[in-house]
Formats: sequence, C-alpha cells, structure tokens
Amino acid sequence: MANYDVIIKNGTIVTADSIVQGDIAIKDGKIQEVSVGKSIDVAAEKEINAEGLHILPGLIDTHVHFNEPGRTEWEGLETGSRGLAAGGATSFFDMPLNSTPPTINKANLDLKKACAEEKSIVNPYFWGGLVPENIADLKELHENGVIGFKAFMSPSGIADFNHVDDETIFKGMKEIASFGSLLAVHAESTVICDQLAKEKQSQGKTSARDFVESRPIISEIEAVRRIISYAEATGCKLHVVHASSRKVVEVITEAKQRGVDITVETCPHYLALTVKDLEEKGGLAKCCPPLRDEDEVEDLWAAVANGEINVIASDHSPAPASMKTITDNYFEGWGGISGAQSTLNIMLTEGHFKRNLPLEKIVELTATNPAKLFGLTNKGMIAAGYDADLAIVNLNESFELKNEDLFYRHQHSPYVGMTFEGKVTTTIVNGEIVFENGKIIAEGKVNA
Ligand SMILES: NC(=O)N[C@H]1NC(=O)NC1=O
Ligand SMILES: [Zn+2]
Ligand SMILES: [Zn+2]
Repeated sequence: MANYDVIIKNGTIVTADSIVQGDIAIKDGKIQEVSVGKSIDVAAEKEINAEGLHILPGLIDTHVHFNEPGRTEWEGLETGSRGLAAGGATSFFDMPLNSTPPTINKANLDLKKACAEEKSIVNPYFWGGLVPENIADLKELHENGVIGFKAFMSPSGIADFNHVDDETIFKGMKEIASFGSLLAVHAESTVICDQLAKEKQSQGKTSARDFVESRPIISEIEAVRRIISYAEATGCKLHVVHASSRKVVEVITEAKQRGVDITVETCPHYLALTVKDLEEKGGLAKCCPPLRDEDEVEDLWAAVANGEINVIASDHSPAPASMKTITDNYFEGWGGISGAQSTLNIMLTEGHFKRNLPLEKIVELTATNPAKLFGLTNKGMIAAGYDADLAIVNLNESFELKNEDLFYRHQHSPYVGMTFEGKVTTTIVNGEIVFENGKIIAEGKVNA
C-alpha cells in the first residue's frame, strides 16, 4: 500500500524566499511533507525523479480572458487552461469580459463557473465586473466568491461591457469597500486616448507608431492618479492591471508610501516586446496600453527587480487570426496579446538568464504574491499543508517556440520564434499531473 500519491525526488525547490534541494511528498492533492537534506523513503504510487530540475509553485495567472461562454471561438476554458498548464500555471483568474454574457451578476457568474467546472484542467477563479449598470449586483457577486472587481476606465472594445464614468467609479468603490473587496482597473484616460486617436485618424496617420502615440504613458498616469484619488476618498482597495511603464508604477509607489492600499501588475509583453515588434509583427503584438520603446522596457525590469511591482500576469486576450491581421491601419484589429503559455518562459529567459533576476523573485511575482494578495491561503507556496500545485522546470533546456507548440484555440502568439531558456517538463494541479513532456494528460477532462 502506497503511503503517498506522488513523491518528487531530489529536485531543487524554489520558493519566494529560498532555494533548497529536497523531496516533496503529495497525498490527497496536498503537499504532505517537504524534506530537505534527507530523502523521503516511503512508498508512493508515482515517483518523479527531479534530479537536475527545479520545482516552483505553479503560476497563478491573475489576468486572463478565456471568453467562455459566448466568445469561445476566440478562446475557451479548455484550450486556455491547457495553454496555462503547458506553461507551468496551475490557477487563473478569468476576467469578466470578453465572455457573453459578461460576469456582471450572479446568474452570469454561475454560467461561467459551470463551464469552468466542466472544462478547465487548472484551478479557476473569477473576477466580477464593475460597469455603470450593475452596482446593485456587486455584493451578491462578492458573496459568491469573485476574487474582486474589474472596471475599464476607457472603452473595453466589447459592446456588453461598458467602461465606467467617474460617478460609477466613486459609487462602485464605495460599495466594494463596504464589504472589503477590491477593484482592479484598466487605467487609460478616455479623453486623452479618444482625442489623440481622432486627431491621428483625421490626418490619415495610422501606423504602429501613430497608434502607440495615441495611447501615451501620460494617459495611463492621468487615469491612475484619478483612481488613486477615488481610492483615498472611498477607502476602496485598488489593483492597477497592466502598467506598461515604470513612470506609471512610480505614481503607484508614491501612493503606497502615503498609505493607500494599492497594488500593481505588469505583463510579460511589456517586459519582452517593444514598438518595433508591433511594427514587425503587426496585430499579433497589438494591445492596450500599447507596447513601449526599449528604454521603457529596461526601466520596467528595474521596477520588477526593485519590488515596485506586485504581480506579473499574462493578460492573455486572444482573438482569431482574421481579427489580428493589420495591413496598414493600426487603429483596426483586436488589441490583446496571446501569451498565457509563455509567462514563465519570458520571466526565465528575459528576467533570470538575461538580467539576473533571482528565481525566488519570479516565484514571488507569479505565485506567492498573487496567492497572498487575493486570499488564496492554500496556494503559492511549497510547504506541508499547501495545495500540490507545482511546475517542474528544466533550466538547462532551451527551445524555440513554434505555433504548433501552443495549446490555445488559435495557435499564434507574438512570442512564436523566440528562443526560450528553461522548459516546463511537468505541471501538477491539486496533486494530479496535467502536463508532462509536451503533452496534456489530464484525466477525465473534455478531450484530454
Ligand atoms: N477586452 C480586452 O480583453 N482587452 C484587453 N486587451 C488589451 O490589449 N488590453 C485589454 O485590456
Ligand atoms: Zn485591460
Ligand atoms: Zn485584460
């Protein structure tokens, strides 16, 4: 009789504060024992030899758009969660848009939960939406387990998910504060972006550079400053998603120092791609806020290294290839990066290997902080009692990402063609191996 379900032997165990050599024993979906310096010699149903491999807490991707139900032809819970598993992620927080209906009331949340229950091969969590029409629904969404609320301060690109006016922000934040949840914001200034876009388009200026100039860093800063004021006026906890520049992060850091309860996310694309990629790759590299120039990328890495960023998340927001094709007008075509499978690859290649970012820091930003900030008390850590959500990585293996490696509904990504150092060999979710040596092996799931 096996005492454990799985034992991972002789791996290099990476947490947010240490790197040690040891064994990990798993039973009933939980880490039962982590043994450093002494092997666990107990029978197990499955033994994984992790000699020469690194074991990280599975990534918790706090920002994905899996678009199901209703827009599954763009991306779905099955394909999206497979992409995550292949990239070493074991949990995700799905955004309230671009599914139809959007997650703006309990009935819609229930629909999404049912889809995820049936199809996701990693742990699903959900954001609720804050839109001008649903302040009365926020409390019930909170009581039904949403992670927090997401609002757009500028148009979302989706007809059934309206962006918030200032009055909605204020009322919504007051309401969210009353039951102790938090608001995540897409912070770009509607006025600045709309006016600049109109000017550009009326002059026939529609290049990649024109598009980027129509959504300048100051537009993010204006929106972030405004929302910080509302946070201070209402006492609502705030999380700013996808900051594209350290200049945006600095405004947040200054507010933190004043005692504002605020955190900030950035995404791999702002750390690995530039306007040049937008020019060369076209729609594949289009997103909002847009990619910035090289000096901004270096500054953002400095912010990551210095602890000014709380969370790295993918903002995976794909669309069919036809919607990502841009011929000459960059104001057309879907804005959203297809990238959930590559977050760890980018953090390892561009962060650890190229810029000496410690592995512990990568774990902190992709797993430990997300778990702590959003109340996932059993996740984001490798220690006895925690959920057995793990990514096993071979840091000595490199590979070039190919379209056919992607598990998404649409096999494209701006990261295709990049050579990554470090490859995920195995992903374990709640003690079950869901991905191993290039293959999804989750049992009992749709088409697994
Ligand atoms: N609706 C949606 O997914 N929007 C996302 N895409 C993007 O590039 N930025 C976003 O906020
Ligand atoms: Zn956004
Ligand atoms: Zn998003």
